[in-house]
Amino acid sequence: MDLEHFVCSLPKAELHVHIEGTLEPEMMFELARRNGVALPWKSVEETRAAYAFTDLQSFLDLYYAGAAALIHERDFFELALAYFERAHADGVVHAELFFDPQTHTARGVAFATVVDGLERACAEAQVRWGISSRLILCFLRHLSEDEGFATLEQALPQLARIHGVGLDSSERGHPPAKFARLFARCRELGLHIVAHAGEEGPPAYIVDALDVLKVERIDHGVRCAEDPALVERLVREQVALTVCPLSNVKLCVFPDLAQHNLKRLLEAGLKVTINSDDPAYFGGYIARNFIDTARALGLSRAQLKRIARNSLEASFVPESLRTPWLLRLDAMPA
Ligand SMILES: Nc1ncnc2[nH]cnc12
Ligand SMILES: [Zn+2]
Repeated sequence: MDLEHFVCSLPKAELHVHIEGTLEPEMMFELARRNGVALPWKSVEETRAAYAFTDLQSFLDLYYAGAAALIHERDFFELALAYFERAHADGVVHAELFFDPQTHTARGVAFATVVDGLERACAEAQVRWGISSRLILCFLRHLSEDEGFATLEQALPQLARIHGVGLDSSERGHPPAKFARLFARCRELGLHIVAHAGEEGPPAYIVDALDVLKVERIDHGVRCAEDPALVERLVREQVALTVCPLSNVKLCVFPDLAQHNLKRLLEAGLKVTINSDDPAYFGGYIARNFIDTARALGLSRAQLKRIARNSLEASFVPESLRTPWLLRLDAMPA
């Protein structure tokens, strides 16, 4: 079996994908036309040409501009359904989707409109492709904690449809501790907790995410390697890292895939997973991340199976749902 077929056959969970980051330029232009929204680019080609990032912020500026095309429930539905179709082709059996409500409510889109569209796509994906999914509300860390509380207030009537909360956007200068009270409240509400940490920010932000926010997984986390005591702790506690290799190269966290530390982290015993982050902007969905990383770092098939297993084990689904996927995975050749 060739590598591409092997990777797509691995049952896997995607645990780090921003649904707004799956907005392909073609759909962006179609939605902008339909909704009468002006975009900063003249064409699909010009948009793709603008995707030359120097760091996280240079990407976020474009990502928030593109998200302005999303207005109606149907837009969020079509966006997520297109993602699920691609994810299914890549062997994803379960996806935990991040969404950024503050990006939309700031433009006058109702919180419920976003969740209605995403949830309808989740239900449709279960029927069409048997994919299970969960929604994770991400707070934008460049905004204040009070703005986060206002968003949580809007989320309260929808809470049965939201499985967890995360923290994303500009990392440097916005440490997890800035959101200590907000995440304490989310924990009281019974929500699962994750946070981006150690993507561009220092290892101390990963420690804070664990100790202050009490996260169950770390999104990215690759800069943990700079702190041996932290690496030891992450191994001991088996905290999953949702690593996004193509994203890390596009945002200049690593100069190229061959220099990515994923294999070293995996071989040190960390619970590493592979994910796509913002695939429409970074040049590939989850299978492309697996394949390109495997080739660049020389990952064995047993290691790729381990990574897929980690993703299923680190997902927020009950054991009973996970078992059939794990059995299918075990039956794959190594
Ligand atoms: N890679 C990333 N880091 C932080 N915030 C994001 N929002 C979307 N993608 C992100
Ligand atoms: Zn991310």
